[in-house]
Amino acid sequence: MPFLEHLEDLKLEQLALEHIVPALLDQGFFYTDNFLGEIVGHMVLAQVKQMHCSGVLKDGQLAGRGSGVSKRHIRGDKITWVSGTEKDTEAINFLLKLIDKLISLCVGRLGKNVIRDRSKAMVACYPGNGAGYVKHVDNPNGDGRCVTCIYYLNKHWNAKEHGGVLRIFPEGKSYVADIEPLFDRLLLFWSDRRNPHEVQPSFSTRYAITVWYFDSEERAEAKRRFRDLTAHSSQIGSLIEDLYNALDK
Ligand SMILES: Cn1c(O)c(C(=O)NCC(=O)O)c(=O)c2ccccc21
Ligand SMILES: [Mn+2]
Repeated sequence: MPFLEHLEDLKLEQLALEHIVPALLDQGFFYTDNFLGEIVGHMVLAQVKQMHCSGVLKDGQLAGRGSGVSKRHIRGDKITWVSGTEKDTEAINFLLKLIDKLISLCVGRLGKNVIRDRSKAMVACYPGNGAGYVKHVDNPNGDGRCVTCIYYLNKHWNAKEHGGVLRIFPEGKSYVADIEPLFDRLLLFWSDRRNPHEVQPSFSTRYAITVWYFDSEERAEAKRRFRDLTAHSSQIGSLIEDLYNALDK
């Protein structure tokens, strides 16, 4: 293996074992800066901007503003999902592969969690009109998501002026964690109720790429529950149909 690649792998292993694992086990979240470096970071940013300009990002949630009848709806986040194999997403794919490698170096050391696969990547943009994302838990009910991983892409971000801070409220802790969505910053945190979080109102365009890593056991269980639910609801559907038919007689 070429020397530089070997060096990269050593750095990644060090980041995983000496920083990410201890921080996740102790605080429940961890972020690092300069993850890809200026050049590759810019390539990812360029591809995300390209997606934004070409209208690929679809309106996410409606961010209601004000109350009562004059409920003026400001457009909230815009998102799209990429697997990284689409046209003009090579740099995003490189990022995803690197994060996959980083997570695979942590596996076996994250307690009982066995992580084998992940979601597609969610590319998100807050338009900078004051929209944010209300306080929530990513995975409150055991849908299988174990670790949330967010890569931020915002150059010269100044929270005082632009807002857009991610505030995590670590469960059972007396402090909150305010994380600025800075360019080339990678953040990881447990997706479950340990980490309620909010995106504060953003006053400049705010880009991020998120992937969720699944705990294979919890994911399999969640799929089983979903299959039962859909089977059950189809039974209810046919029962209602029988009732209607009986009433029609
Ligand atoms: C756009 N956006 C999000 O930004 C966050 C989120 O927690 N973001 C944290 C952040 O960007 O710092 C989400 O968790 C989320 C979940 C479903 C759909 C869209 C979503
Ligand atoms: Mn979230």
